[in-house]
Amino acid sequence: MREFVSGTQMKQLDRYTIQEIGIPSLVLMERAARSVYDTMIKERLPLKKVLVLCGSGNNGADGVALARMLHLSNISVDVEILGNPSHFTTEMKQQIEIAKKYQVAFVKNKSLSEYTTIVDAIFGVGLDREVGGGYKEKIKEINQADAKVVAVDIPSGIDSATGKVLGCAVCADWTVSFAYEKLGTVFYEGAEYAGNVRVADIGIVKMPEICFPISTYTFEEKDLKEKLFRRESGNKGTFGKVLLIAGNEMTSGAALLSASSALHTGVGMVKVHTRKENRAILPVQLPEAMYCFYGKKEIKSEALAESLEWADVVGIGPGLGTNKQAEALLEFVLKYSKRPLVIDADGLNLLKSKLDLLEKYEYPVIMTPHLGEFSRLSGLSIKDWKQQPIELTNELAHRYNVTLVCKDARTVIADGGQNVYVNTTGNSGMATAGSGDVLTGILLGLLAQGYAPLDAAVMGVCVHGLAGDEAAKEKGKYAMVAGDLITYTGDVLKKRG
Ligand SMILES: NC(=O)C1=CN([C@@H]2O[C@H](COP(=O)(O)OP(=O)(O)OC[C@H]3O[C@@H](n4cnc5c(N)ncnc54)[C@H](O)[C@@H]3O)[C@@H](O)[C@H]2O)[C@@H](O)CC1
Ligand SMILES: [K+]
Repeated sequence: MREFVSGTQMKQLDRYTIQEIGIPSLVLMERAARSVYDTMIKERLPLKKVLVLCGSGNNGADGVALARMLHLSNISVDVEILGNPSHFTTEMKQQIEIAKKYQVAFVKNKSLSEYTTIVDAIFGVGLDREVGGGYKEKIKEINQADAKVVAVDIPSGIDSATGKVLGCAVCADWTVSFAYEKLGTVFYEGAEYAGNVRVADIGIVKMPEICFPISTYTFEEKDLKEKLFRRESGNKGTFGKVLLIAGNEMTSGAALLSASSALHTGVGMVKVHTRKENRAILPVQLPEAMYCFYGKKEIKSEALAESLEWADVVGIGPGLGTNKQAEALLEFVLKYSKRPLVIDADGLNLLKSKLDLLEKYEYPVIMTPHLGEFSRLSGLSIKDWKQQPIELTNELAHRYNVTLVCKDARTVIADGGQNVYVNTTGNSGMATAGSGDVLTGILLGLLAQGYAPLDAAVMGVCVHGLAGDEAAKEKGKYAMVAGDLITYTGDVLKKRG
């Protein structure tokens, strides 16, 4: 698992390392600059003529130290300082003094066309407002230059907690981040601006639990290998029974995708409770599932109660619709189910009037809202979420005592506890109809096989994204459809299981 921090958290760790542990700031800076230098050499960046652009803070000071190292290695390098000298940090003044003694060249406003590599050391985690004026002009120039661009710690202009572009930002080929990758290059747009990200250990202490109320991780492929477990002696009973309440008269596809995806995740049995209109199609398309059909004016409560008793986990929502009948189904489940529950799509849209029942529900719940659904559930705007994705996801999860899978290009998963997860698998090809239905099926499949709700959620979202990545490799991001995610879910589990 990789851990991420915001700029504020990083500053706390810097401060702790310097003040409490006693490693001098300049020592950390020397290591930071060295790690950028090493990356430039290792990645064979074109070092015929390098320009290091520095701001007035310690990101700029890293830049000056780096320029000195390049200069001492006989690489032709110029330094341009953009910041106001009256704002220089102590370290920046020291670095300039040292560099001058080594005859490092300081330049002003030279054309960028003569440089083969440009180093962006303008702003690091100290960026705290929109970029404007001369900085903005210079960043635009960098982005238009032909040179390769290396960002020090984070591309200048990217908000280190949210990935938002503050006015404008440097578009880098490489970003060398110190100690931890910053959330700003995990979330979009920052993820696109950062290019390849390398994290360098510069000796900052790794004890965020001391400093932070929330720690943020990503669950990755190698974690999946460790977590996945399938007992050879198992049978279809032990691999779990899923009851899926999904699909209205015109939306059998959503039920099909979820049910099929649960089966492809290794679950023992799936029963679908759906509308009569789907009788002709669903059993033909998915004979492996069992079915219970209800008519227009009923929910078949007796059969439903039996199925709720039979199942190990229950899913409700995909393609369910939001009419009175769908509402009655959700109400019935919330009142009478005694199993872990996954609520998705229309289930979430109906939830607003059933929050009292949700609060009384005594079993684990996973909810999978996209940002629109999150907004309706929380009363907050999508813009609010984008400003504080980690905190707001965790707060809502805490408020309803559920595991929340908040779906976006970077899905955030939280259960109101100390650890929040940001998913880093997947791609834009997954923004296609039915992709969420597949995720619901995967989550149900994992839950039914006995994984704890938060584990099932982080594993499921990771698997879903990896399946998307395999689909993109084979079919391309334009052509891939939700059904492909099911096929590749099998491949992902086969390779990592
Ligand atoms: N000893 C340390 O504290 C270490 C710091 N390191 C580096 O230091 C960086 C953080 O340094 P700082 O905290 O000095 O911050 P930065 O160097 O990121 O930037 C802060 C400076 O930029 C100004 N500024 C912020 N937003 C602006 C805007 N939109 N327009 C114009 N000016 C703006 C601030 O007023 C301040 O002068 C890290 O990203 C990392 O690169 C590393 O060397 C590791 C050790
Ligand atoms: K930078």
